[in-house]
Amino acid sequence: MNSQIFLQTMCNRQYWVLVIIAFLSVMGIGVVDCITGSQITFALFYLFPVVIAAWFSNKNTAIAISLFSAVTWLAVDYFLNRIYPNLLVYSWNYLSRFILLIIIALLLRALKTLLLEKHDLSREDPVTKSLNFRAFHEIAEVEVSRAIRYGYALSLAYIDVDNFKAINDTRGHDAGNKLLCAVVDAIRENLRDSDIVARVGGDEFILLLPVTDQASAQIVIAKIQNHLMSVMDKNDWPVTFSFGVLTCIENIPAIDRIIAMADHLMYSVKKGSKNGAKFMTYWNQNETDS
Ligand SMILES: Nc1nc2c(ncn2[C@@H]2O[C@H](COP(=O)(O)OP(=O)(O)OP(=O)(O)O)[C@@H](O)[C@H]2O)c(=O)[nH]1
Repeated sequence: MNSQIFLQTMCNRQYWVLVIIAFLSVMGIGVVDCITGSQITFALFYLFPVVIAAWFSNKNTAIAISLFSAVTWLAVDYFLNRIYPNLLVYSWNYLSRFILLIIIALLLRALKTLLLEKHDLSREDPVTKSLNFRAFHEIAEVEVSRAIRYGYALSLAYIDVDNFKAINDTRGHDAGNKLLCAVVDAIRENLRDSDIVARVGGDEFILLLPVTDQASAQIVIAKIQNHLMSVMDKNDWPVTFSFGVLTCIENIPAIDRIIAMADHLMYSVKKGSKNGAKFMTYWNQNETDS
């Protein structure tokens, strides 16, 4: 887990700790500013809690911290005998500082939103809105480590749409895209929340089924096959599906090898009569067909 994800996770879990730290920081900066006297200013340091609040909490908290910082800043002025001639000057000083902090906080939040959107887009298949291969790979690596650590079985299915090209050729690219989206929807309807689906090629998909042995994988895949075929029939799409399903129990290999083996299984279905599923269990360095 990199430091950014760690900090984000910590902040999600401990929102109130973060808010308290931000408020205490503002007070701390105010106290230090008072102690060091009017010649040395710590005013710029108010940016620190504002930036932390803006980045790691929400907009309202960032506004509250900015407001509190501006008040503290003004109180320090007063304490250090930086007396302003009238209320108008006080108001101007207060408002200009508050607005400056708010602008920085809001700009940071906007930057964060943009970065998150960009990050999400880089992990998403633009056509079906499912995960792309890169995102799948990242998550699957973690699931493989978890399966190894806790001794869980894990299944991975490689799916290819049979005769998909004919849909593009006869009904157009948009119809082909609609079919791909329907495939993802149909698969998702039969998965648990912990399962993952990704589009990894033109008409190719991968499913990862954590904590799933071969018997359970066969049940899930049968459900998906039935559902997919009923959706295809309903839309009069003359395609079928080839599945290669690998279950790993012990000595689970790296995710790339699991994917390659499932792809190989799928390919052997393709080379046969298509429209079917081939299952294999990878166990203790032996591979058992079924
Ligand atoms: N509509 C659409 N088509 C795509 C997209 N990406 C790739 N394709 C098309 O998907 C097709 C996939 O080719 P194949 O897998 O060889 O076609 P197929 O007819 O399914 O062949 P088999 O798998 O052997 O049954 C190609 O025609 C690509 O142009 C996409 O994003 N949208």
